[in-house]
Amino acid sequence: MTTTGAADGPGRGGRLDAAGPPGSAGRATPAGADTHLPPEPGAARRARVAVALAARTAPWRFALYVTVTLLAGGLPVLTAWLTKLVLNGLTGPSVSTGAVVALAGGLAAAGVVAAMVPVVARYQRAELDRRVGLAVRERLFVAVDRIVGLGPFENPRFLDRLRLAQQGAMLPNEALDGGLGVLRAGITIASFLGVLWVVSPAMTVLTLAAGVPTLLTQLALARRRARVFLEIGPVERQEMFHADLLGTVAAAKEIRLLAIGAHLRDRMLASRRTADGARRRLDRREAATQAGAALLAAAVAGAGLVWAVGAAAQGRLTIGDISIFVAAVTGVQAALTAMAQESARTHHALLMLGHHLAITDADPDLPVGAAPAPLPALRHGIELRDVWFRYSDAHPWVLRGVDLVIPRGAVLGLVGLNGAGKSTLVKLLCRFYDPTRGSVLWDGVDIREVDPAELRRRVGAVFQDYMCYDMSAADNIGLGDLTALADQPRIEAAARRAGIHDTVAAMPHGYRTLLSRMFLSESDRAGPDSGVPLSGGQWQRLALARAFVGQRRELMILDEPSAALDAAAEEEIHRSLLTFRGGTTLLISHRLNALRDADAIVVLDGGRVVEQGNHATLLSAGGRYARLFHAQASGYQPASPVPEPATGRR
Ligand SMILES: Nc1ncnc2c1ncn2[C@@H]1O[C@H](COP(=O)(O)OP(=O)(O)OP(=O)(O)O)[C@@H](O)[C@H]1O
Repeated sequence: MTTTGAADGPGRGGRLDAAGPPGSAGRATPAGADTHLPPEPGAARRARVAVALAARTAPWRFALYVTVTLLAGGLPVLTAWLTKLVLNGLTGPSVSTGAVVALAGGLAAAGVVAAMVPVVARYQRAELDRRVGLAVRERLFVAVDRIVGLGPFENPRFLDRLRLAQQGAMLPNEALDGGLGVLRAGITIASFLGVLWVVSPAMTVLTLAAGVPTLLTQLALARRRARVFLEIGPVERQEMFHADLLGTVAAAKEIRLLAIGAHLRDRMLASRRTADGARRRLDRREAATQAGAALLAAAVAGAGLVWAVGAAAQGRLTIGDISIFVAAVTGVQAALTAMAQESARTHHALLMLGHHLAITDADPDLPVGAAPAPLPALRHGIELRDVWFRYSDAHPWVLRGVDLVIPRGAVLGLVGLNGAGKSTLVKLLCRFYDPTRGSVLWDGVDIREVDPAELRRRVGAVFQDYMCYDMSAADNIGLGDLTALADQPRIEAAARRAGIHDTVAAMPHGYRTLLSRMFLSESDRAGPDSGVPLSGGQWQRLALARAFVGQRRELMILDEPSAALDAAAEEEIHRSLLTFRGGTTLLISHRLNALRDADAIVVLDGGRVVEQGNHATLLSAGGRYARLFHAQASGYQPASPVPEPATGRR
């Protein structure tokens, strides 16, 4: 076991503190940087994606939906025209009864079609929603799964977008529906205007002139609505955050103990009030604008009606003309309003769809070559060579020129105070981030050149913040290697090694027991109380079992694997780790006693390797490790001799 680089003196590190590594001035770091988020795609691309998603996901249903919706645009005019013919037939001199009855039959048929169209359209839309919703979710989470590292997940802008994108599974259909609504209204307007032109060109112009301001104000309002929606998004997410806090079991203990429920509720309601206030101001503005537009439209319609009745009294218009005239004026006005509202909907949906596309179109967060280098079976060791790292240009350096080697087959202990950079080093070993400078080498191969998935198949890890899956015990272990999910002997072997087998076997459904009180598994239906929440230490053992179950793990990383374990369990786990079949282990622990049998111990301080050696040499060196060890050991010494119990006392 060797480590290198501890000779980097504080002098060198001190000189570089401010400037960073040599040659790094002005270098951008990938971690958490916004480079992963591309500029939002243009409206045309968003519209194309919306149409393509629906057309590709359910082509026939999409075609039927479009046809039925556009048909609905022509129906009001057809109905009005037939009504005019029937009325003229009844009041005019030269139309036969048979012809009038036939026209009435046509009118009735148009009525049936008009009644059926919304039903069919609604059904098709609902089915399209389901299918497109599924496709959109899949598309989004395939993109999320493609993210190689952790940077985007620690970037608030990315998280904001991800949340918005998740809420918008129906957005392509909303955009499509809005677009079709605009087309449908366009068809209605064009055909009514044609009809109106025949009756009165002057009225046609007037109706249109009165409708256009309505359209324009509605569009302006739509844009404003979309802007307000975006502005209040963060406030609404804060409200959701507080609402979630108030309802989760994890937070329930502290909220009750600290009596902060009312405080959090006030914060939640304050966010709600802020969002409501913005909406109220928007509603007021909309109401005022819409009232003005409605008054203008009513005035035009009223004037038109007066003119039409006068013209009919003079014999220039028939009763049928008046009926179609009235239908056309109100129809055009209604269609213009609908057009404005549908444009607003489309605009809003396309805007929100931009968040989805920003994620699905994003460049890789970490570069992965098209032809990755093969990852050889580990023969010599893993080396960090002059590794410098910071999470972004705005953050301080976390690792400052770390050189260390983890030889194959050795157990390397890593020690350091809080914030020394130990977990960050682990993230680099798993390639969740790339070093800002320097490299991580696997038998001399830079891990940036290999397939990250292959690297991660070879690395087992229990992180400080390991996961507790609300799944069965078997799933909690089997997720460590999907090939083990159905392999009970492997799962049990891993559980035994982590010292959790007896606990799991004694559970109501053994390994099938659901480790959650969040929902019921199939086997829990008969006894809804059988879901078993585990203790902290038991969860930690399960996490260890999950790391142990992988078959091809060549490097095992354990970041504080015994923090929640009792003393006996800790002893047992460490013995198990130290006999890890020919594997290579990086063991991080604040309990220095746990590391005394490691082949070597590296002390990290301020992002630098400041000491290395085995337990005995480090102790005799009397440096930082020795001071830490003695500080811990003194905690176990009695402060003063324990007095002998007095005899003869009751
Ligand atoms: N995602 C992040 N973005 C920015 N800074 C981070 C991030 N994660 C960690 N840090 C910072 O990096 C430094 C090192 O953190 P790290 O978790 O590596 O320390 P550690 O040695 O594992 O500490 P501990 O013993 O408390 O677990 C800390 O100052 C921390 O604030």
